[in-house]
Amino acid sequence: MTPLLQAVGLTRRFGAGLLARRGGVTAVADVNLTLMEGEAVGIVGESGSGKSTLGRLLLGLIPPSAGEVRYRGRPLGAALAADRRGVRRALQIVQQDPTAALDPRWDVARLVREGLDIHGLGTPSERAARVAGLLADVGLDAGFAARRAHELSGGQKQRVAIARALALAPEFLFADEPVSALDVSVRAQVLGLLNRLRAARGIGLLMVSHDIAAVAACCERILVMQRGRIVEDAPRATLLRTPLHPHTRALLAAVPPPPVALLATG
Ligand SMILES: Nc1ncnc2c1ncn2[C@@H]1O[C@H](COP(=O)(O)OP(=O)(O)OP(=O)(O)O)[C@@H](O)[C@H]1O
Repeated sequence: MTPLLQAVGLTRRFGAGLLARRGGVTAVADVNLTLMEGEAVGIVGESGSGKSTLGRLLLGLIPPSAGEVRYRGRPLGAALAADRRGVRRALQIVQQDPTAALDPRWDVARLVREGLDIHGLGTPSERAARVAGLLADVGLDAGFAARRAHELSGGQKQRVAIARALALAPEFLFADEPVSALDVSVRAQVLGLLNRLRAARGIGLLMVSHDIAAVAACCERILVMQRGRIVEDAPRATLLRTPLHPHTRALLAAVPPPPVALLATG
């Protein structure tokens, strides 16, 4: 395995100008991190600890204030400048709220196909076949292709969002709280689906959640963030059995079942 993404002294501050004089906010503070090809890594931490900002930095959606992101060993900025489309295809995002992420006026086929259209991949009939295959992969039957996003349940919308992200055969998915906007009854199904599909395709995953159980179900390695820093980075079993940092212990203490029981879901 080779490193896919690396953070080197990665720092992001918000609130330059006026706010800066009052300190501003350092959302991500001097983070060093290596994500290997095909690795599934979870980030947990309380609200405002910098999880989403770290993911957005790794995808190049926002620039760092200091430090850098490397994609396959090369500065991400340089990789984007050389091949913006290729890198954008490789690094995809699944957002928390599928309703906001999907245009309600479009039908499902167009939503899933959009990336293929933008990137000019395949003939129209090849794109249609690819969309049909992706819908089957995410457990939606062919009849869904003609439905509009606003006619779908939250879980169905997130399945469409996953199909959309997979359409471009990415190398890496940043899933930002992918199930927290969904009904509790469908969360496990959508997480299982995301995990199965990404593992079968060898896609790297960085999944943010405030719910350690969700992260433990999908990720073999877990990072704990507090105030912009990674305070613990360990294999799932180690982190759940023998958490070292007090903040990790506090997060685990807030989980209803005994933390080690979470291993059974992984
Ligand atoms: N665009 C922005 N402008 C100003 N401050 C921001 C912006 N984005 C994030 N922040 C601040 O950066 C800090 C980290 O936010 P971030 O959303 O990364 O945390 P998080 O751990 O993902 O939180 P949550 O679980 O609530 O989404 C917070 O203090 C937040 O208010």
